[in-house]
Amino acid sequence: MEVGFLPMSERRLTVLSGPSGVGKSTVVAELRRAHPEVWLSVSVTTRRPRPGEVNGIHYFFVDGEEFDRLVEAGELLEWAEFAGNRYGTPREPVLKKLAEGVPTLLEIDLEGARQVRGTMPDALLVFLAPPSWEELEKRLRGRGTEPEDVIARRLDAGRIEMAAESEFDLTLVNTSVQEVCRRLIALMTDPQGVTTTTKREV
Ligand SMILES: Nc1ncnc2c1ncn2[C@@H]1O[C@H](COP(=O)(O)OP(=O)(O)OP(=O)(O)O)[C@@H](O)[C@H]1O
Ligand SMILES: Nc1nc2c(ncn2[C@@H]2O[C@H](COP(=O)(O)O)[C@@H](O)[C@H]2O)c(=O)[nH]1
Repeated sequence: MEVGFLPMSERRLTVLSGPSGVGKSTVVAELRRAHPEVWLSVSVTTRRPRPGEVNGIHYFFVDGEEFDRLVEAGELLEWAEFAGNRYGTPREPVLKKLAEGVPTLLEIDLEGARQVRGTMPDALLVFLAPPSWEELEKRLRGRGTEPEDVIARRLDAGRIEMAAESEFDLTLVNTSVQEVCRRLIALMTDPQGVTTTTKREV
C-alpha cells in the first residue's frame, strides 16, 4: 500500500513508536550518531533513572508533583502513563525546532502517538515492529533493566501496541538497526521517501 505524498515542511515531525524492547532507543541512538542534524525531543518522566541514564540527556527525571505541574500548565505536547510511570513531551522545544525547519523526532508510546495524530495531523507516525513476538520478549528480558513483574506489564502493553500497528503511517521491522536507520533518515529528509514506501517493510 502506498502512503500519500506530504510536503517536506509538513512532515518534519516524525514519531517513532512500538512495543517496549523492540529497539526504539537503540535505533534513535544510532540515527543521532550517524545524523546529528536530526533533533530528538528529550521527554519528561516520573520513572527512576536506569544505571547510566543522565538527567537532561536520556530524560528529564521529575517527581509526580512536578509532572502534575507541567500538565496543568499546558507545557506538554502530549503525555501518557506507561507501565506505572508517566512520560511527556515538552511542548516548547518541539515547536521551536519545527519552526527552525529542523528534522524532529519523538520516541513515544502508542497513547502519545495518538495524541500527536490528533493535534499535529501532518506528523509522520512510524511503527517499529519486532521480527517476532519471541524476539521481542528475548530483547526485553535480555536488556536486563526491569524486574519480571515490570517486564510482564510492558509485555501486556506491547500486545496492545502491536494490535494498533494499522493506526501508523508505516511500519519498519527492526531486524537490522542499520537498515531501520537508513529507511528512517530517508523518510525524514527525502521528499520522495514517503511516496516510495510500502506500508509494512520487512
Ligand atoms: N535489531 C536488533 N537486533 C537485536 N537486538 C536489538 C536490536 N535492536 C535493539 N536490540 C536490543 O534490544 C534491547 C531493547 O532495545 P531498546 O532498549 O532500544 O528498546 P526500546 O524499544 O527503546 O524499549 P523501551 O520502550 O522499553 O524503552 C536492547 O538490549 C538492544 O540492544
Ligand atoms: N507518551 C510518551 N511516551 C514516552 C515518552 N518518552 C518515552 N515514552 C515511551 O515510554 C515507554 C517506556 O520508556 P522507558 O524509557 O521507560 O523504557 C516507551 O514506549 C517510550 O517510547 C513521552 O514523552 N511520551
